[in-house]
Amino acid sequence: MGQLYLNKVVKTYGHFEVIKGVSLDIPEGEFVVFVGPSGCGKSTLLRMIAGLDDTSAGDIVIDGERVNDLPPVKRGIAMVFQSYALYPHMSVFENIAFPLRVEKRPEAEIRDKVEQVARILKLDQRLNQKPGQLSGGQRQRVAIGRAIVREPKIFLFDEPLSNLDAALRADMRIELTRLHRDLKATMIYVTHDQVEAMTMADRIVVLNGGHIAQVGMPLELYHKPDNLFVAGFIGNPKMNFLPVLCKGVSDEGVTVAYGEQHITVPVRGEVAHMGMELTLGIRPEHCGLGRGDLTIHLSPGVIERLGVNTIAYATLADGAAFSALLTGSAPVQVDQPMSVAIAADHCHLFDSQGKALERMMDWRDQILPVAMTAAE
Ligand SMILES: Nc1ncnc2c1ncn2[C@@H]1O[C@H](COP(=O)(O)OP(=O)(O)OP(=O)(O)O)[C@@H](O)[C@H]1O
Repeated sequence: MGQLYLNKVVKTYGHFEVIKGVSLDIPEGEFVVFVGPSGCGKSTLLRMIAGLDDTSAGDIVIDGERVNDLPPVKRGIAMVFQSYALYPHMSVFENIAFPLRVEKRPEAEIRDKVEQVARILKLDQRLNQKPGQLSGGQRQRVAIGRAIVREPKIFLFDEPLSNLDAALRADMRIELTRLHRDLKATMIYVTHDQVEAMTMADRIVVLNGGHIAQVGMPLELYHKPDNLFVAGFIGNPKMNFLPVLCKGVSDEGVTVAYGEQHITVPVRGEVAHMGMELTLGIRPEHCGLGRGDLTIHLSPGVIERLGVNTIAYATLADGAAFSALLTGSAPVQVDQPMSVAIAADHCHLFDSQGKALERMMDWRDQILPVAMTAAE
């Protein structure tokens, strides 16, 4: 069990509404990640599910039971924090055993469970050590062990990897994904790190200002963002946005003008009309040095060379920021004019409200390589 349903959940602090009516259905066994910029309400929403913060309006339902008025210990959840929250004077064994001791479980059962969890988390050689003798990653594994041992219906993680260095974070991401696969438990994970969101989630919930901006599978959000906010938030470097003017709508898509150039983007144009101001979205990784349907001239002010690719950052003539991510060690130089080309298939269009015009191609088909003239 471990099904969670949020129905129009609201949180207010005085007159300040932090969570503005969030509804969400999380089936049993799903790994859901809440992402969003600082202050969007991710931690607040998680703490409301845990029962650490009360809920101002709406319903929190776990396995069919409304739990708004239940204290945290009665909700069948376990939470893992960024700070580990371990007892420094207790051994690893006793830290993991702690919830079972509180429940006064028999000694033999406690020993069995702690040893089983320690094996899963590769802590079996460390059971007699104190947290101070462990690395950050090992301490976080102890905190996760203490959550697992309770066999909760739902695991809640609040930025659990933020205190770890980049290499350890990458290892722990893989471990957590494996743990989820083994336990088949419902997990809700808060992070501001979109790499964690993209790599671990079955579904991502993007929050913006206390609202859900979009819910979807990681590649669904990448290929089919519903709005400018999600388009700009998912993807690194972030999507480029250029102001364009609608020149016509046809079966092939919506034709827009960027300066003297025209490009027909394969999106449905029901809401578009001649003369309408739109925003063209271009991912940096969809820029190439060859020929394409649209050419952007730029003079990069900064170039990052990462070996596997090269990122050029520029300010365009109209003042807009633009970045291009080129494969390999591209022959581009700071302050040297260059041109990048983009295929229409890869472009996105947004209306003046920031809503995406629906792309004609199913996002699942875009996971396969698309014939791309710009990269030829
Ligand atoms: N106890 C409180 N009293 C008043 N306002 C609060 C309180 N707790 C949080 N807030 C406000 O609620 C909003 C959401 O906070 P929350 O911590 O949920 O954001 P977050 O998305 O988790 O951000 P971060 O990534 O920085 O942790 C913020 O504007 C914050 O200032």
